[in-house]
Amino acid sequence: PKLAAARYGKDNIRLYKVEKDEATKTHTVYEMTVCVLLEGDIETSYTQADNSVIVATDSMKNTTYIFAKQNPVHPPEQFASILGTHFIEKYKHIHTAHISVIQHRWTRMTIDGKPHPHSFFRDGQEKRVVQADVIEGKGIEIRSGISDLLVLKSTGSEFHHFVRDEFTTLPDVYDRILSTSVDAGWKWFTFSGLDAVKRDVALFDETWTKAREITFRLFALEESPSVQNTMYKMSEEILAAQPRIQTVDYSLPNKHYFEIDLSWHQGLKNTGKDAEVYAPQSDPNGLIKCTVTR
Ligand SMILES: O=c1[nH]c(=O)c2nn[nH]c2[nH]1
Repeated sequence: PKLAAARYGKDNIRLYKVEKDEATKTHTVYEMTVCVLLEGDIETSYTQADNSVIVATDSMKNTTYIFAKQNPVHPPEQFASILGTHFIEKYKHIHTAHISVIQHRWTRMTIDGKPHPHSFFRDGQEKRVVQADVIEGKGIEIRSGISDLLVLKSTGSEFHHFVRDEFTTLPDVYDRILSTSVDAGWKWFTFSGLDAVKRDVALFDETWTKAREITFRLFALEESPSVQNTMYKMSEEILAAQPRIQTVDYSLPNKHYFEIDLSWHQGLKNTGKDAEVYAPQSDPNGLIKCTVTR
């Protein structure tokens, strides 16, 4: 037998960082979960119990905190690139660093109509996610994204004229609830290295904001004929908004809400156009995926 692939590191490195503006006494906080996975000339640690090639995962955790202290942690694309570049530069036998950053939301409170200098709340489980692969001799491949953004519309969604055969019971519907939890991502053209990422640092927040706005806007405004078509249109708009993006991907669960027929109770109308009370379904769910490229 031989080792076909190997990467190792520390997952679920949770870190928080506060930036204090001395002049305005305003704090900005960031909270994230980092995963570091390294690849390189590490085969003998698996095959020969040769630990001399192992950078301990504990050391990776230490390094992550030190670099968070010594560098900006926002945007996550830049922090992931800084961290990954360190690992392949510091250790000559390490050739690829896979860095994942999941940024959690701390939204500033507004108190008496004013943004509060140091108070925040978790407005949803939505995350901003980044995967940066720093590859020696190649550059930095970055996928930015949004995950766990739960949305629902109470109308403006249809689904009809699909395959109807001896396996089909689903009726055509012209007015349905649409709910999904958005996992969206956009892959950048490869950056030549850390300097290139730093040069373009402003693009990351700008593109995340645009991608999030496009997702909300099309979700709300489209008379959606299917999840498939709406997610494709979102992808097209994100590609059009940022020429530095190579591909866009969406993975959308269709979180179903079933009508409840109450007609057995005194003829109560609660289906079709009279439907108001529904049963939200935790499972099964549709799952619609796409990747769109130039
Ligand atoms: O938008 C939808 N796409 C589908 O493929 C599907 N299948 N059942 N319901 C569906 N809704």
